[in-house]
Amino acid sequence: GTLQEVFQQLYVPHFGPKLFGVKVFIALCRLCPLSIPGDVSGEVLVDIGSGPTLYQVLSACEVFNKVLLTDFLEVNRQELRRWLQDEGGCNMDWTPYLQHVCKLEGRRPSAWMEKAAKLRQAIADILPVDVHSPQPLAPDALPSGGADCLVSCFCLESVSPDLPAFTRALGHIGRLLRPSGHLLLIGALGESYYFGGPGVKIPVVPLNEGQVCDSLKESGFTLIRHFWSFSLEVLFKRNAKNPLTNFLSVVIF
Ligand SMILES: C[S@@+](CC[C@H](N)C(=O)[O-])C[C@H]1O[C@@H](n2cnc3c(N)ncnc32)[C@H](O)[C@@H]1O
Repeated sequence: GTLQEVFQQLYVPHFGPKLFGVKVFIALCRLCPLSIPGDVSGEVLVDIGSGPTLYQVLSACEVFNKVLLTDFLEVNRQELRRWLQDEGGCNMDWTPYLQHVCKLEGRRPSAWMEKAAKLRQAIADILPVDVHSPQPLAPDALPSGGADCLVSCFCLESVSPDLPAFTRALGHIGRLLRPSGHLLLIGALGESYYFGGPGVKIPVVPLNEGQVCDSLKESGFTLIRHFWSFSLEVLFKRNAKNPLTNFLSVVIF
């Protein structure tokens, strides 16, 4: 089908059609004053606020040897553990996502099982995290130098009561990164709430582009590449033509 159809097929089971109205931002940043583009690679990648989802690390496991998943809620960590242990009982079926990501990476769709195995091998741990704490992870969770890369999707704005808290949270997660490490931050703009389940309204701090930029700067990050304010449909179409790495394009899913 069209890219749009593929996108809907894959995205709707995860977020529901409501997200199509939401503007998102994607910011690739580096923790240093220089903005020279460089490889997003290394040994350890940490996903901050994974929720119960895996879409955001399906390509990362091809680039990083160790992937750490994190969430504040035990119920979400439990769901991730169920997938990791591969003994059934998961609420989400990641097969279509794995197949789609294989296609994006130029593999045959049937390679999805190898990718699932690779990801299971790469996931080194599933840890509690609190972005409001100056030390979001347990002190011994990371190698002494810090992580090479952080990914965080739709987390900071949805757990921060206001802009100062969002900025502080960015600063806290920045401490988990090694100097010159990368942060791939994905989030919603202008969103004031979302539904976490039927009738469960979760407040979100509504952000604009300028505020995200200022918060990143204040927290020591330099923007390298970004998409601002695209609806997911437009973002998806643009991205299909954009020579960004698979790492970035896949993470959108
Ligand atoms: C909107 S969900 C995003 C989940 C996932 N990254 C995704 O893209 O679907 C926000 C996540 O933040 C987690 N969270 C809540 N409070 C948090 C905190 N203080 N620190 C870190 N994560 C938190 C929630 O449990 C939830 O899984």
